[in-house]
Amino acid sequence: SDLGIQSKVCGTDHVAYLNSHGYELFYINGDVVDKDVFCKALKVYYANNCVFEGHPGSNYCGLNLPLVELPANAGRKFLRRLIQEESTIDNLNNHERETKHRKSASSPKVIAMAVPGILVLCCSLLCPCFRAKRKETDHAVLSKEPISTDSISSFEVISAPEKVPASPLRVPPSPSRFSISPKPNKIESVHLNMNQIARATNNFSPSLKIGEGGFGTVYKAQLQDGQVVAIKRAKKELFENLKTEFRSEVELLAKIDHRNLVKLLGYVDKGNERLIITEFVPNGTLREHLDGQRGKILDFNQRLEISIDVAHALTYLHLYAEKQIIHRDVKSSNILLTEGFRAKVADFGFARLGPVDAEQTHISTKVKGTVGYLDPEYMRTYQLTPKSDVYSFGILLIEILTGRRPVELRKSTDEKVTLRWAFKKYNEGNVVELGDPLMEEVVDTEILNKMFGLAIQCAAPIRSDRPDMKSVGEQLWGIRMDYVRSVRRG
Ligand SMILES: Nc1ncnc2c1ncn2[C@@H]1O[C@H](COP(=O)(O)OP(=O)(O)OP(=O)(O)O)[C@@H](O)[C@H]1O
Repeated sequence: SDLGIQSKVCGTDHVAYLNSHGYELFYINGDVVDKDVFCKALKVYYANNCVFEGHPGSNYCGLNLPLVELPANAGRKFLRRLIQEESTIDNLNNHERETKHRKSASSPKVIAMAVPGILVLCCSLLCPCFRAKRKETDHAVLSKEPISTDSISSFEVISAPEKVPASPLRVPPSPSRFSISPKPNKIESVHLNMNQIARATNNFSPSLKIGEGGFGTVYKAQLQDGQVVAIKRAKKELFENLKTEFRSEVELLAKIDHRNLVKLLGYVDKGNERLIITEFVPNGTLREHLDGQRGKILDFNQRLEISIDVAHALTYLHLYAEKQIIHRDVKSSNILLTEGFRAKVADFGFARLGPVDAEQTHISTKVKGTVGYLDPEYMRTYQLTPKSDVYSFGILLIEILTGRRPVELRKSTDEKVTLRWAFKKYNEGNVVELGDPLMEEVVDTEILNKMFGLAIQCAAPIRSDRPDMKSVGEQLWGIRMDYVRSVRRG
């Protein structure tokens, strides 16, 4: 990976440097600063015997700094330091207390101030550590050996075809959207074994490969009854010691049935194989659509509906699933779209399945996809609550509205951290400037204000300031009503 981070506490200051793909970011106490400011500060620290280490390729500020090769797990080490060093924690706590105080004085500015850049930065770098999923650049080794029949495992594949009409302004979802039990008459059980899986995937043919994630490789496959599914094949080393956990986790997930969650249809946990079979969602990821890689750019109504879908999916996981599930990895590349532009949230519940040994997780260039989504409070305290998903949802909502990634390394300092940039503009009353330039329609400023206001509230640095997912869904629903009215008014 060429993603590197250095950080150090000098006196009461916390300084950090990020280098990714040749782009540099400089942070002091959570704020993105210019290189000049950063260098001046480094010189002062240096004079006070606090030496910030450089790494090969960087020549910080003309200082003769000791060079250290950035370890692959630099981000994790950084986190550990961040958490272990009392002074840092105190610093951050003070910052947060101050923020809270300012917030209670009802200045919205606090939120931008209170999302210390360093935390946003951490989010980007540390998410993989917490997701406990392994991100690697090297591909899973596909078995070339024929799959032997003694590894046959019988498991259930349940199919529940989507029967949702795709109308641009669809009818409000009924409360049954949140119903716990799947409708039995829609479910069809199929038993498959490894041989059938091998046939369906053409023995894991590279031509059927549709993606590669931290968990393993994803294949598109057609079962004998014609049903098209996605099959995730875990990287072997990933699950070696986690058989029991895998099984119980998957069984829990298999019970979940919600139109906005990618349905888990079956799994194989046999011998060396860990396979997860889910419904295939045909229309790519939300990120691909925002990037314009999937043809027509999403219009505002579609974006609004996608946001509502995701809010409903998370509400279901948080409130209505048999056991509460915190997704932990809400991001635009985990939102899959149907042909009718309905959103389905993928990869829920699996974060816990990753390696337990913290050292195993390392930062890779793929971390880009997760930049900025991680709840700063979770990162600091290790206390995971559904509000961590709310934070990520806030970041996602800003992404949906602006089209920008949570961190845009190519932008100028002011615009690198999308949340900060959005908050600043929001605060100045310039929401119109925030809208995705690819989206041509003109959206009522009031509607945009409400959307951004909600997103920023979700991404509040302190979790008690964030609404819960159910309330978020309701608010979005209200905004949608306003939007429909504004469209009718013309
Ligand atoms: N159920 C599915 N239907 C259609 N495509 C899918 C499905 N699941 C995954 N994909 C495709 O495979 C790609 C890789 O998926 P995967 O969930 O393994 O990784 P990821 O989301 O990119 O990374 P991460 O490991 O962070 O979750 C996705 O980006 C998507 O394009």
